[in-house]
Amino acid sequence: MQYSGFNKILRSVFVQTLLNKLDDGTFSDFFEDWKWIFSYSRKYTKVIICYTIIGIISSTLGLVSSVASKYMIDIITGYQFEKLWLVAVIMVSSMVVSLLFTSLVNRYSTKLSIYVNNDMQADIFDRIIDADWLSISQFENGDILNRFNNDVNTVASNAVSWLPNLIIYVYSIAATLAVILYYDATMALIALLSAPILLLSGRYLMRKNSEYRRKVLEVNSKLMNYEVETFYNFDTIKSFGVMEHYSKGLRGWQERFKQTNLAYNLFTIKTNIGMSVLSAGVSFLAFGYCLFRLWTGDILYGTMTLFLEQRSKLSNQFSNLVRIIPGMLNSAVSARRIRELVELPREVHMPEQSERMRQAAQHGFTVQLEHVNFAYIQEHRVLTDSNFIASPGEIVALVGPSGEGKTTMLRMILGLLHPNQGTAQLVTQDGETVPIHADTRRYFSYVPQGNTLMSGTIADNLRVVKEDATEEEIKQALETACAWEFVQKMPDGIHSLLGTRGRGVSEGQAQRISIARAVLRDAPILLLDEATSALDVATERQVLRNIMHRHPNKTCIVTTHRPSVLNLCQRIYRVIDTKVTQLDEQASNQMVQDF
Ligand SMILES: Nc1ncnc2c1ncn2[C@@H]1O[C@H](COP(=O)(O)OP(=O)(O)OP(=O)(O)O)[C@@H](O)[C@H]1O
Repeated sequence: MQYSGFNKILRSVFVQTLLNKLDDGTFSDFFEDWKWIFSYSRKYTKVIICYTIIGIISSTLGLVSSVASKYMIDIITGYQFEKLWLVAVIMVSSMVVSLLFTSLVNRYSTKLSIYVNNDMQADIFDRIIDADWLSISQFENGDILNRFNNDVNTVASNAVSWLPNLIIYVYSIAATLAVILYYDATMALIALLSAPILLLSGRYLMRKNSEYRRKVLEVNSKLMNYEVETFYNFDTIKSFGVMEHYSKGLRGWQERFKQTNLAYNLFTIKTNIGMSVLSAGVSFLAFGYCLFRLWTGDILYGTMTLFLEQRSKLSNQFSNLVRIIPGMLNSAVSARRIRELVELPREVHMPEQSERMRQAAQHGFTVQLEHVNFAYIQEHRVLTDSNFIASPGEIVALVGPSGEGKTTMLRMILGLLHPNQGTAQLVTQDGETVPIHADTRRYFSYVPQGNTLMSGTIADNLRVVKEDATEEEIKQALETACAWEFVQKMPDGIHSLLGTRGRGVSEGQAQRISIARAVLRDAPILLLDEATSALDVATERQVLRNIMHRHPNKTCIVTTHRPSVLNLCQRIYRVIDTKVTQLDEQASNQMVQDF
């Protein structure tokens, strides 16, 4: 009894060790990735089944045609002409139908991969846009672009066709083997000789392939990011005259890309050579065996032709099977890279509060931060025990040296970042408090630092925040932002075309169009992050006065390095040494003088 218990434990330990040895995570990771891919292709199940059936029929017809040709040879060599026509008709018609079906499979797989590509991209796009700000900002733009395009393309081109192809190839191999087995069991055994070697080397090859592929994609992402950044900063590069530096940089990345790609290519070549040698060895053995059987008179010419044809077919089907394996592995690597984006934490939505909040929005909101601590990176505090309040009808300023945390405060007010400790909330006129989150962002208009215009007309740029805005509404917003004067002088007025990042207007004009866009949104809270830095003092003050005069309920929060705005503000907060301190009147006046 005791012995049997011990034996059981020993056996289970042994089985577990064996399983661990067999799978170091390579297979389970692979299955996880493919499970994810199937979640996309699932809705095309019917088409996939149809595709598989067509493939199987086409392969069967190919086989029928081969068997028919065996009989044809036997008939001719045996001079039995009476069945010749029947066999010829079977042979030709099965070949034609098989060709037709192969073309159908090709058409289907292309269509499906486009559907899946579009589906996946649209879904990933929505996920990226809804991802938690801090998490997604860890990824470089070029890397996101590479995953979004190349990786999705790799997955989509295999997602739908892989399983049917696998079924079709395995079926074809099994059917071919069955035909061979029917005529000669030893021949079938010879054809199967390479299988154990392939199975044994499978895990190693899978892991290596995934490693190489991942490296290639990572370097490709870096290269892409370099290109994106270079084109984005075209003006800076040109004005510093550092084209050569960037040109050299590009070549450096290309060199790394070349090396990783070539290393991968070498691995692929070695694997192919190994497979081909194995397949050639089996082929020679089969050929020798056929000749021997023919010589001993056990088989006729027709059977020998059938064997040799099936052997070469088997080897083709085997290489087809082997060829879909890298595609399948590469898809798993790409799927993992896409999942890293898709599975990023998403923003927190609280839609149930929407209606109540919409009603409260008419009276404006107070923005309130209490005892807030925040760090982007642990142990590297940006805000400590910070308090802040801004109410409807007020302009409140955040000032302080560069890099002390003003933009971080705005990100927290917008709900892009969340306090590690403390609270960030909106307070309604009735005193109800609502924690700031992704959905409260609809009550904000934000003008970030830098040029945020996009290519399109001025009207297009404004309508980003209000699709159905009339020309009159656009004009009013431009007037409030002191932009109408120059826009109306442009040849096409609000329909004037701007290039990428607002090319075609000056920095100050671009800032005013951005402010007009924020005004058009007509949200109860307006955040201006150095948004008037390129304006002259008179225009800057006029813009702020217009906003507060035309929208008296607005809560306006500005960050600034300039004194001109400060004496329009009801309150000034200084951000310094991770602390946010409200300045009293004397300190505020002193600050205006010190600027
Ligand atoms: N995405 C980020 N990840 C990590 N650290 C960040 C990130 N953004 C900002 N920081 C750090 O947070 C600190 C505050 O940055 P923030 O942009 O809020 O400063 P700021 O006061 O707005 O500066 P400026 O006046 O120059 O715009 C800086 O030390 C900066 O390095």
